[in-house]
Amino acid sequence: MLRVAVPNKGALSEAAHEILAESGYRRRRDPKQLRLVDADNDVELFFLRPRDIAVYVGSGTLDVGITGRDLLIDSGAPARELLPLGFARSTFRFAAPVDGGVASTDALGGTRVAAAYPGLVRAWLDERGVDATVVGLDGAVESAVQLGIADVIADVVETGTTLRQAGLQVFGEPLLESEAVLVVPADRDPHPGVDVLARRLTGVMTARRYVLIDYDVRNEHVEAAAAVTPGLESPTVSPLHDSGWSAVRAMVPRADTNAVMDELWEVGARAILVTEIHACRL
Ligand SMILES: Nc1ncnc2c1ncn2[C@@H]1O[C@H](COP(=O)(O)OP(=O)(O)OP(=O)(O)O)[C@@H](O)[C@H]1O
Ligand SMILES: O=P(O)(O)OC[C@H]1O[C@H](OP(=O)(O)OP(=O)(O)O)[C@H](O)[C@@H]1O
Ligand SMILES: [Mg+2]
Repeated sequence: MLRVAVPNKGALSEAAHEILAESGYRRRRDPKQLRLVDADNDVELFFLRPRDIAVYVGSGTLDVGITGRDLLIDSGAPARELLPLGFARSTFRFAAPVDGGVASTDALGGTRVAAAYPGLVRAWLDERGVDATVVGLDGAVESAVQLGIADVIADVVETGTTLRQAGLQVFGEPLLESEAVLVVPADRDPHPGVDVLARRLTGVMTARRYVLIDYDVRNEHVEAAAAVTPGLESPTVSPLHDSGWSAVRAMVPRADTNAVMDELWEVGARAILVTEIHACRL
């Protein structure tokens, strides 16, 4: 049975539960549940703190887990990233007070850097030979400068709202671009069941990225329309009962949906329908 670590709370948790449910795995019934056996899928889910997941997987106690790339690096655990999962995207950045704070990574020497990811920040500083002190905190790091225990912070930034409210601004390049990732032990072959899990998750991510488009078009315009919707291999073209017309079906990137519909209309397509794809294997 594949033993899977899943975030029990925090920013990763809801989206992780959602993608697993869409991948056909059982949902836990209440948020306090710590373990769930899904015998039909031959998996056992363990609901753990996201910060601890790379530690469990790295030790080999659990076979695979969902965590953040930033948390994986911060842990220093012998686990590796197998598959990026496309949610909980954030950057990890330095920031300092808007008025008169540190404004460049060249000026970090001798400063105190507050962070809830001290391992990640220490490694970044050491790689560059920067002699700064890392002040490890649990969260709400944005308050550390105003409260006088640090000169700069290094933290997760998504919209930047929290930084702005604290009177801070980012400086330098991001230390990291993070997102949720599937992790496996670094020092051994993954459990054979990991392949199926990764394939299912990839299927859901693809299904989310594409829609299915159907339309009717006169036979003489099929080539022009097919060029607008080439699909993955090639669009499906079927005859309609009226022999002058064809029906066409293809996958289209979700982000392009309306532009594609506009172009199809221009080349004479009609009855253009867009539907969701719930799952796929490509
Ligand atoms: N606002 C955010 N937007 C996107 N990702 C985020 C955000 N906040 C945290 N993350 C990501 O979530 C993961 C941290 O998970 P964690 O559960 O610790 O989040 P959290 O919501 O900060 O939890 P808590 O603050 O309750 O400890 C990291 O990978 C981090 O990059
Ligand atoms: O750029 P933003 O969209 O504002 O998001 C980033 C903030 O979100 C998270 O905070 P969280 O609410 O988890 O609190 P914490 O700092 O105590 O973890 C993260 O630690 C940042 O503080
Ligand atoms: Mg947080």
